[in-house]
Amino acid sequence: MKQIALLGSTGSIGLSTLDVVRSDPASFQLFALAAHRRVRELASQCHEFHPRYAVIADPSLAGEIDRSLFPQETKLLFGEEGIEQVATDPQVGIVVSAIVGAAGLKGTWAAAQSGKRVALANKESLVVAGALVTNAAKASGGEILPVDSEHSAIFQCLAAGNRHEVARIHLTASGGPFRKSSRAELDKVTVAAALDHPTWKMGPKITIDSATMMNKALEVIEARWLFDASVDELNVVVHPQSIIHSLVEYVDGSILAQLSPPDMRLPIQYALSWPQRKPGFARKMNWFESQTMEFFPPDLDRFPALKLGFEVAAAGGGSGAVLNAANEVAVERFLNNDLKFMEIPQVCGEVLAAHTHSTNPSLSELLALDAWAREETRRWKA
Ligand SMILES: NC(=O)C1=CN([C@@H]2O[C@H](COP(=O)(O)OP(=O)(O)OC[C@H]3O[C@@H](n4cnc5c(N)ncnc54)[C@H](OP(=O)(O)O)[C@@H]3O)[C@@H](O)[C@H]2O)C=CC1
Ligand SMILES: CC(=O)[C@@H](O)[C@H](O)COP(=O)(O)O
Ligand SMILES: [Mn+2]
Repeated sequence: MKQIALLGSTGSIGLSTLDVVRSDPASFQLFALAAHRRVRELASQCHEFHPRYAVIADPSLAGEIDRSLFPQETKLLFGEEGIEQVATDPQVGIVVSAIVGAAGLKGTWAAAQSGKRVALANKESLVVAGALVTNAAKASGGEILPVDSEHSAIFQCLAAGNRHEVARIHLTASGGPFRKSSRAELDKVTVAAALDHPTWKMGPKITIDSATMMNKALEVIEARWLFDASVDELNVVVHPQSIIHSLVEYVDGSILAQLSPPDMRLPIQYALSWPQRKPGFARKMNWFESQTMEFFPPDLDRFPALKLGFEVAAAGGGSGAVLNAANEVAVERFLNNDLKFMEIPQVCGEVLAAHTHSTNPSLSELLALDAWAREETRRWKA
């Protein structure tokens, strides 16, 4: 029986993870659930799964929680300390890192340092601190298994060959809701249109990232760290159907791909069960239906965010922390109608260009860069 700490249980990945656990109670048990502010949802999850701990990450709620909402056997913890406590508890085998944004880094970091299996959805952890997190996992005997659909696909395709025989890793991108929009149309994009992803139902931040293709930029950086890949090995191909989740091309020209209908329960289940495969309950391909799969090169002029991803993957240092922080604030400002859609990559590019490069930054230096980039982005055109 695997004991799981699920960080971000009330989000889109969190709910899909609960589905996976629900489907196989003989294999998985929830030791801890953690959310930010959605206390009623968290409490109702506790009544179903009876975890030992529930963490409310926003410490300001500690004084005002109605304890009776939660089952008696569940102990309440608060703040980052609570997240760190459950992520490092000796009884926990797997930490599902599914908090959104750089706020997820503390939990990933704690789990990686204490030798856990980290089922990683929170790509921002690697964008901000990829070198530190991957080295911490190596040093502690832990493992980082990708949940992100593209990286799960790559992980599965890499298992079929030798790493040194890989020529290129191709990450697929849906292209988002504005794949066919002109530059003039992109300037007028509304929040509602940007939140309408063509193939995936996800939380708001990653949905906006998909629309700007910043999501693919973050995923290029994530792949750089997860697979120890050079930037030259990484490529992005637009595949609007989101059936092929990524491809690995070997030196002989053979290309392996992982296919499945878009449903995050599959890569989550795989990260929890690996190296085994369990009977799946996510949606399956219907081979009796005609279907088309298309591929296009990405347009870096209309989606300049993607270019930033390749630049940051090549530059390393603190550039990932800066890009990520600028993007988080820019997305929040866009969602509040305080920035235009195309100003998201613009401000990210400007803040990135203004930062001072650092080699091998420590965690506290990365957090300082994160804070600096947030402030710069808040002040931009404010
Ligand atoms: N959704 C998807 O299909 C995919 C998501 N990912 C990645 O997974 C991560 C989660 O995405 P998604 O599930 O869509 O996001 P959601 O917005 O749906 O959920 C976010 C979760 O994080 C919690 N949270 C938010 N802020 C904080 C904070 N400051 N401290 C602690 N917890 C916090 C939320 O709690 P509360 O509800 O209380 O606010 C919620 O549980 C992201 O990094 C995303 O890039 C990767 C691939 C696919
Ligand atoms: C489900 C998942 O992994 C997302 O990261 C997804 O890939 C987003 O779609 P885009 O390809 O549009 O960024
Ligand atoms: Mn993805």
